[in-house]
Amino acid sequence: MKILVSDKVSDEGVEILRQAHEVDVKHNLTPDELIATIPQYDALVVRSETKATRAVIEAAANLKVIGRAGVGVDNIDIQAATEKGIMVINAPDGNTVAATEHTMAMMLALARNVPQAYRSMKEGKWERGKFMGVEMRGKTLGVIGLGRIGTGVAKRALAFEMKVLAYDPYISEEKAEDLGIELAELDQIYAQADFMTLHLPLTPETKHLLNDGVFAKMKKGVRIVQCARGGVIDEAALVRAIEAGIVAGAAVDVFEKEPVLPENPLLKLDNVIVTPHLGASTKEAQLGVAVDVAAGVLAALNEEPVTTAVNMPPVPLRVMQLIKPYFQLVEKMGTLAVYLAEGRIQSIEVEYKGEISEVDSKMLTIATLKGVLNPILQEAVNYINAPTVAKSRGIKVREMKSQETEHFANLISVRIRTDKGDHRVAGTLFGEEARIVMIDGYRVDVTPRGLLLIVPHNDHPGIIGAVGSLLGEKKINIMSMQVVRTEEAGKSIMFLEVESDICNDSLLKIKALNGIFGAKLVNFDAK
Ligand SMILES: NC(=O)c1ccc[n+]([C@@H]2O[C@H](COP(=O)([O-])OP(=O)(O)OC[C@H]3O[C@@H](n4cnc5c(N)ncnc54)[C@H](O)[C@@H]3O)[C@@H](O)[C@H]2O)c1
Ligand SMILES: O=C(O)CC[C@@H](O)C(=O)O
Repeated sequence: MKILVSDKVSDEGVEILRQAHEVDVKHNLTPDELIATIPQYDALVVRSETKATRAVIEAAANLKVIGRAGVGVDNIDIQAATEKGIMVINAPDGNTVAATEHTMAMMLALARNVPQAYRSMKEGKWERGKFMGVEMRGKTLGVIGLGRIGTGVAKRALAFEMKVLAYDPYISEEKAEDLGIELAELDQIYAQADFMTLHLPLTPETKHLLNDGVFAKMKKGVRIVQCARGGVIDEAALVRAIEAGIVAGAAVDVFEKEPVLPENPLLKLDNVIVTPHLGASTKEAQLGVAVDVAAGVLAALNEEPVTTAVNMPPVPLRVMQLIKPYFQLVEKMGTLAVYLAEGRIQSIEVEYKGEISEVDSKMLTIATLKGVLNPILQEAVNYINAPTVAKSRGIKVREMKSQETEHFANLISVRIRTDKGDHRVAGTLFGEEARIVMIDGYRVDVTPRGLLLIVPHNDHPGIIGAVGSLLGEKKINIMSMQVVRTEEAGKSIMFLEVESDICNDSLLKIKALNGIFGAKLVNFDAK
């Protein structure tokens, strides 16, 4: 497969990708060049410079994954990617320390006028009186967004003997208590903070969070550090708040428009110190995010679930480790169920019994949908678009759980209901190996791989032989066979694992044999 790396990503990450696939590194493509080149690629790896817009994504005929070497994914149109079934992954952990330390560097530099004093000395001056600073000790720091970086900054601020107030609507009181800080409402932070630092993503909700109205509520003389995302602060309003003397200074690493144009008014203010989006720019961070994103892209291209996918339900690593061995099983059960079904699909129920019922199984249900929908649709259905595709076709999806099981420690069953009836397939793992153990109420032991021929028939001598002979004539090898008696008197069903494909003509001949009610060939490996 072909991968395009369109921003500067550490060589180590590129090398990991190269060991498995063909990789082109092309920096500084214009939007039109990117649109023209993207159709040939299966994966795109970016940092923050490349804009993966809807136009780029719509032109990307073969793209399966976009990897972001870093945290923020605001340069990628996630909605467009999701609609197209393209997985978007990021590398959220690798640059946390770098961004945290940069925030501290900016806060200290802001408090002590380090950049201004540096510039003055480089100009040959000795202006000791001009650069009087303030201490951080004893001051109140408002942290807005208490995720990875916000937490890192809060911990370090405590070491500087600051009082830390944090606002994050998605964080528990316990977490704040464990850190030794206080959760507060935004207005309390605006009223009390001497320093304020932002560590939240840019979303429609957070755009221009700091605006004219909010600056008006702030404690006079506040100093603001912005190492999160351009756009969370209304830059024009920040300029006005500085000019009005509300904000004593700002340290800004990220901007509404990057690269920053020389005429940006923030650059003209002496009490605004700036860096060109350097938060993640350490050797360690760039190595970390490049290696992480490369691993994620390779997993995505192998159709394996990825913990850092941002357009799939978030699955913690611990849960992922528990459910990972079941992905193949549920997908193949979904495929078998849809082969068995006739008529319009109305609903799909996935039931988890035993220990597996205790973990978050959303992703397994999505994998089941993928298995059901892929054999029947032209479009490729994957972990990203499976729920949307099911919804758009009016298929209801239900998950059920129970801790009790009879014969197996874990049992997952998939029931597919159509307007012509319903079918149920159940499976489990024998060690790490997926096994289907029940089909429509009949106990079987089927390894879901390759081709499975299912033939319901009259329980009379000679029928199994007739099927065997017909397959033999067509040089189709039978690898294993199971015959199960159905509840209906005198009826049985045979399951044959066959080595090669059976053409329609031969299937019709099997169906036409005396005493046979049907013949279905399930291809577990299709698509
Ligand atoms: N300057 C840089 O180079 C650089 C480097 C890394 C990360 N970043 C940016 O820093 C920010 C934080 O990164 P992170 O890794 O800590 O992310 P994170 O996801 O760990 O934390 C973000 C936090 O923001 C909180 N949040 C979301 N909406 C909020 C709202 N409306 N109000 C308050 N809190 C809200 C979330 O609950 C979460 O705890 C991101 O915007 C990221 O893109 C910048
Ligand atoms: O790629 C970069 O240097 C910026 C990364 C940073 O802003 C992020 O969101 O991870």
